[in-house]
Amino acid sequence: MDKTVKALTIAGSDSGGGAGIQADIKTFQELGVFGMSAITAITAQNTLGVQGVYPLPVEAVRQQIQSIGQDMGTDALKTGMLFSSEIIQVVAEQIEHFKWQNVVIDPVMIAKGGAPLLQEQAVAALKKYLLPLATVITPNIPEAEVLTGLTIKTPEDRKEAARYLWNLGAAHVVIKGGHGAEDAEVVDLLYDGREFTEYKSRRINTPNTHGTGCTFAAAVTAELAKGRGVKEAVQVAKAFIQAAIENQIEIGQGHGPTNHWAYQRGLG
Ligand SMILES: Nc1ncnc2c1ncn2[C@@H]1O[C@H](COP(=O)(O)OP(=O)(O)O)[C@@H](O)[C@H]1O
Ligand SMILES: Cc1ncc(COP(=O)(O)OP(=O)(O)O)c(N)n1
Repeated sequence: MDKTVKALTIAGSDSGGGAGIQADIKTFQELGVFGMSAITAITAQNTLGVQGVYPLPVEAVRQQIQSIGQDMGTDALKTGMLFSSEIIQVVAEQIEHFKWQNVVIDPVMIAKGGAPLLQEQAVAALKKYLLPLATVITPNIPEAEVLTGLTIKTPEDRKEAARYLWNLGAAHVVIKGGHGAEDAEVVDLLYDGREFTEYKSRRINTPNTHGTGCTFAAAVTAELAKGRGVKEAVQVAKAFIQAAIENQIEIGQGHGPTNHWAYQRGLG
């Protein structure tokens, strides 16, 4: 059994470096966790949007995951962009085959620029095959609305959505608040089937929020891999993403990436 803590990301590649497996691996590394990846799709992206989406063959996804499982294994894993029902089913099958725990499902559906990263018909597969395997699911508000069919406007709506997703089998649900209407603060809501926990931070007024959800979920994954409980993992992830957004790096002409090294260098 390796002594080095490991985490696996099963997600898409973002050529722009701010989201997807690039954001995940950077986050794992900054949190002292050895990062591994199984790529589901190649995307041509920059800060202005998504210029191309090229899903990999299902067999290529399966083989990448099996290569990890047949040698080093992993202490935690996250899923990001999965694109199709076929890829979702293979990913779920491999997670069950290797009996992996500490599974973070970031239900990536649409890029900030509006490009679809999950086929509409794949939402049902995500709910059926992956959600029941989730230690934590981390939808943003629009993603929670798609997964539940609910309209989420108020704090009570967020609680109802969290309960709905918990009842679908996720052990913990985080409804992220970045798309919320609050001006002064951003509230992420964690539900564990019994109680709600709010994680509040000052809302940073910036266009540079490309990959915030990926980065947040990757930080949760890294902390679970280290053996932290979900509440503590989410607390670290909240601080990590706050530092990453606050300490802006100016890259590109559109929605720039966050600063993945800010947290570790005490810039938070
Ligand atoms: N402008 C912001 N200021 C501070 N935190 C933010 C801001 N936007 C998003 N966040 C935080 O980033 C994380 C991702 O949230 P969100 O943007 O809602 O998800 P996604 O990136 O998947 O759309 C959450 O922890 C959220 O609180
Ligand atoms: C390959 C890939 N995966 C995920 C995303 C989503 O990133 P973004 O558009 O910034 O949205 P959040 O990660 O902030 O929800 C992507 N663009 N590309």
